[in-house]
Amino acid sequence: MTSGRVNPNFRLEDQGIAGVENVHYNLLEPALIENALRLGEGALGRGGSFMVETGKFTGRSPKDKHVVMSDTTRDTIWWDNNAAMEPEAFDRLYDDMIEHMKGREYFVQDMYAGADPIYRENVRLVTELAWHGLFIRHMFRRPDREDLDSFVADYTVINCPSFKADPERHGCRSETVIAVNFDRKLILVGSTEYAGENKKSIFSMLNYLLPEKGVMPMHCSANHAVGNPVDSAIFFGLSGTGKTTLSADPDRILLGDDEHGWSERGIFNFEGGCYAKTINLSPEAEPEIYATTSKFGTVIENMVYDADTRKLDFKDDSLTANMRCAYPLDYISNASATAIAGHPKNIIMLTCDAFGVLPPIARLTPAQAMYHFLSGFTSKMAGTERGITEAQPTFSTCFGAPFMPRRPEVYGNLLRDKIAQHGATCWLVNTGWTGGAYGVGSRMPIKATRALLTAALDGSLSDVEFRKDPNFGFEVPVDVPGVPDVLLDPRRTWNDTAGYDKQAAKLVTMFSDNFEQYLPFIDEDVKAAAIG
Ligand SMILES: Nc1ncnc2c1ncn2[C@@H]1O[C@H](COP(=O)(O)OP(=O)(O)O)[C@@H](O)[C@H]1O
Ligand SMILES: C=C(OP(=O)(O)O)C(=O)O
Ligand SMILES: [Mn+2]
Repeated sequence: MTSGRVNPNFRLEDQGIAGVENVHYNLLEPALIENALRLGEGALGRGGSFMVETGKFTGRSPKDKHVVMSDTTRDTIWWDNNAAMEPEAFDRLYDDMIEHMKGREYFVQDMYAGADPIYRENVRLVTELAWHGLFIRHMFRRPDREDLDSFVADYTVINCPSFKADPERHGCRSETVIAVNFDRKLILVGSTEYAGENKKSIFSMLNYLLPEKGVMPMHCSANHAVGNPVDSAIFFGLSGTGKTTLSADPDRILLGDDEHGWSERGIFNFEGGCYAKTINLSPEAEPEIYATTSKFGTVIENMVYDADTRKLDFKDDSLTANMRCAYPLDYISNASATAIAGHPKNIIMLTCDAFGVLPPIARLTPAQAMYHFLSGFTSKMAGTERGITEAQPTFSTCFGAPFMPRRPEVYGNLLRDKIAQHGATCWLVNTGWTGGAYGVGSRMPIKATRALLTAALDGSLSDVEFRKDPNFGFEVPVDVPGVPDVLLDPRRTWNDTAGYDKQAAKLVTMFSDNFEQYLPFIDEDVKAAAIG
């Protein structure tokens, strides 16, 4: 039996996926929720939100992600960072997954990935869970209903949590698998219910395809000035550094919270919704995001709630620290309808420094920006990846290594050229620790980070006095209205200044050791910006 709205010429059968018992095409939110309730996938929450638990997997499984190695990808994929899978193993995985799907029920959503019609890809997501369908409708961009009648997918994702991979037969690492095949234009996901794999697998696909079209794909959030889409800003950052939180700024228009492209036309969101962390989410610090947790259809993942009142407990991280909510962009009152804006005037690189060494904001020269982009220093935050239980310092190149199929310099060179061409001002912002390292100091107050960003984005920060940081050579403001002076100088925030100097020296060494791998590929000015 089929239900919903489908292009009659592009059913699953037309893609060679036959024998699935019940297929629901492009159901809208109410029907997806009805189905999810019927299948016992979760519970209704306040305001008609939908609350689910994802079981064992509450974050990404980057080690289980594979790319198929073929003549197309052999010389273009960065294999040190992407686990290879043989084409034959992928074919077996596909055949076994299709066999597994026979006689079952699946939900299909046909969506666009990319707000710019020139660069978007048509993606079909086939999911076993009705609530994954709901998530996908929030996260990607929805074609008009009548356009579904002619929709043909460029790429197809099949997400089947009940399918367990066999490492021997399928050439993967465990029962859990995320396998990307650029020749067959297929992505297969098995044995994880974490919804984020759906969106990040499409992101990885775009990160491979777009550089060939001259578009820089970026792990960043974005917003622009009210009434002035030409004055846009992007915020690079690995998971947990503040992309979602800081881009939702009451005084600016939100483009998106996670994935954007930068073409010759400007920037555009890949997605149509946001996926925010809800741990300690407060109506005071993040009113707009908080409000989405009681709106119709918002997907609430892995949160503890009162069975009677359905009140969410934002403090209870007993299921995971990576608890989340997913909602469409228009649930944020000042979101852009087009999700397109001009070339970024400001580029912010968010880092969550668990050592408490980096200042809350620093201005970077273009060469320093390249240096920090390739380095991607930050911390992996608790719960965001399997096995990460506390903040763990890491160098994640391009502020998103797990999603980068190509070599870092491919993205680095695109960014360098675009900065040179459009003259963006670059900033490094530490949203991590202040007053000591993780375990001693505290997380940077959001209020201070927001005040600094406001000053950077409205241009007023350009007028203040700057000092040169002795460890990293970038410029740090000395006095910013609304921010305690002491916070601007991390050395002064530590009780033990000798301890600070020692930790700073250690971090400088970590940076230069890590950067050695890039020295053969980079320009002289970036080499000069490199420390050591
Ligand atoms: N100074 C700060 N800046 C940004 N986020 C902060 C700060 N201090 C604490 N946080 C918290 O850190 C988390 C940032 O997560 P999020 O914005 O979802 O990151 P990302 O989107 O980059 O994965 C949120 O839970 C936020 O409340
Ligand atoms: C969805 C994710 O993105 P982020 O944490 O950057 O919001 C993720 O890393 O799983
Ligand atoms: Mn985010």
